[in-house]
Amino acid sequence: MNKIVGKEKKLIMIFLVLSFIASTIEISFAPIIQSFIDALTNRELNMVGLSVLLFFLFIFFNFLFHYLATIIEFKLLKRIHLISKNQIMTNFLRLNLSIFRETTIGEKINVFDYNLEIYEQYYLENIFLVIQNLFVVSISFAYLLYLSPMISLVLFVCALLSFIIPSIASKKIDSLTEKNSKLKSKYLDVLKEIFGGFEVIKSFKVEKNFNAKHLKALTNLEQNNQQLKIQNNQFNIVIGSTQYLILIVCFCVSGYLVIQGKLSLGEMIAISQITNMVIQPLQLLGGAIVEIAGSKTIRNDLEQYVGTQQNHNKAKKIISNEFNVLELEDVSYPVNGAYKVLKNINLLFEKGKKYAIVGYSGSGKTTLLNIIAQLIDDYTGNILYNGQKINVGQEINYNTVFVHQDTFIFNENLKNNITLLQNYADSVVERAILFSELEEKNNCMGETIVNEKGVNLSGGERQRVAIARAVIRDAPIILMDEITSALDYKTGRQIIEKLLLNKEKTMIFVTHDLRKSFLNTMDQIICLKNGIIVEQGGYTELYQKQGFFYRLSNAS
Ligand SMILES: Nc1ncnc2c1ncn2[C@@H]1O[C@H](COP(=O)(O)OP(=O)(O)OP(=O)(O)O)[C@@H](O)[C@H]1O
Repeated sequence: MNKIVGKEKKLIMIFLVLSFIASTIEISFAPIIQSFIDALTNRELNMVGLSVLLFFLFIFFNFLFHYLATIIEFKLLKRIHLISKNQIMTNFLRLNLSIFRETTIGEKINVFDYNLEIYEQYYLENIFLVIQNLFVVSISFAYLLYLSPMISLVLFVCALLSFIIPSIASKKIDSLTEKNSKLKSKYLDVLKEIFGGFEVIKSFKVEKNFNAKHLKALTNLEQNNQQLKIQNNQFNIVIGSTQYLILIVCFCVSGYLVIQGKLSLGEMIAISQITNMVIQPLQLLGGAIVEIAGSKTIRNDLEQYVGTQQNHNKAKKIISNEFNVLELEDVSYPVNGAYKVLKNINLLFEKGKKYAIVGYSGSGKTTLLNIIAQLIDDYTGNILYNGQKINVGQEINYNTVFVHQDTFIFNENLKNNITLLQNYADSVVERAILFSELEEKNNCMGETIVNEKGVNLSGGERQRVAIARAVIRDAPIILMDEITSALDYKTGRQIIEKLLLNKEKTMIFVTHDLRKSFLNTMDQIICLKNGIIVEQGGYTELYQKQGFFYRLSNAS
């Protein structure tokens, strides 16, 4: 975040200059009052007139420079807000699947919502406030030192109080804001769960249970929120009370000096005016320091999203679409320490060939596709594309398309759901629509946004959208995870037949469809059991072997 703020040097400089001028003008009110009262006391009418003119000039310039400083402050806040959110989203989109899945959706949304809000409100806005008020306090002190060194010393000692209290308070505020962020993430997760699982909740008539879950999450959040507000308020009241102490002490000392004849009445009023000018900023500074220090954990957390992850996840370059062979050498996927979802996988995928990966549920088929698609890269072993080693974390990708088991539909029209907001010629989109047998649906939906206003797609239609997404893209390797599970037999068969007509593309199907008519068209069947390749070969060869594949086929 600091880097983002640092890039705005020009605006920050303008803000500093404007703030300095605005503060100097603010302080000038005291000497004008002093000259006005002294002129009245000495009956110098010319000076009285000049002081009145200075009052009006003060009002005008005070307004002008504070206004300009505020405009620049808002401009800076807007830019930092835009750049940081954009940077965080860029970094999220660069994450691989494993890291992305380490946090919940609620936690991720909360980074943009509560955490950035705290960063801006507790940190950035307070930094501006500190800058402006430090100017006012320092200039006031300098002027006070000129008027009365003794009072400025008294004021300085008292002012230290305003800095001691925040340092005690900030730890408590920090832990409360951090807890608030966690509770807000949990609350967002519950909201996401309820809205995402609405159909399930309604079908099983468990509205009351989820209402209770929502209320519990909300109550926890609100309780902590209230505690945070009370704590903040308490510290502000304490800081406010110390300001009265400062005022009283300064009044007593300056009154004593007037009695002693060491100060004129005009000087005493100017001093009390300056003291007032110091007290208010000191109070604001105290509150600001509590909030700045109280947002430390959240700021460190944000830094992770803006900075560190960015370095780990640089934008990847896609290497040439010229494809001959993809090799997996001794690939394993360890999760939870010793447990491996995939164990020592050695495979060779050649240009234009068709492969089927089969096995019982949970045997690691989808994980294998995820690794081939480079969606997860925390595996061990090697992947070689045309003989070139694709190291984990390397900044290159090869081109694949992946038709997932579950199809996510975006809030866009049908065509945009296929193109995924990329530019394609109309004819290319039409071809993909025809291929996936969606023309009728497309004709009746037109520009309608798919997911809104209750216009939903059936499971089979979603699956066909996913197929259209794959065929529209020019990738040499197509990965397909159970692509016909939601389609009727005839449609599924037609689509598979059309896919297999393409002799250029390498296709890898994960499938539970063990029918001979389909598997016989595959160049190779790969059998996975508990993350291990137990058999591989052509249909007839494997069937006649009467091993794992034979038992799997006959069990289905
Ligand atoms: N990151 C992970 N952490 C822990 N377990 C994981 C992780 N990824 C996958 N698994 C587990 O690995 C196993 C294999 O999952 P995978 O989705 O690859 O199976 P599958 O063969 O595709 O199953 P299905 O046919 O039911 O879709 C599952 O038990 C899954 O819970």
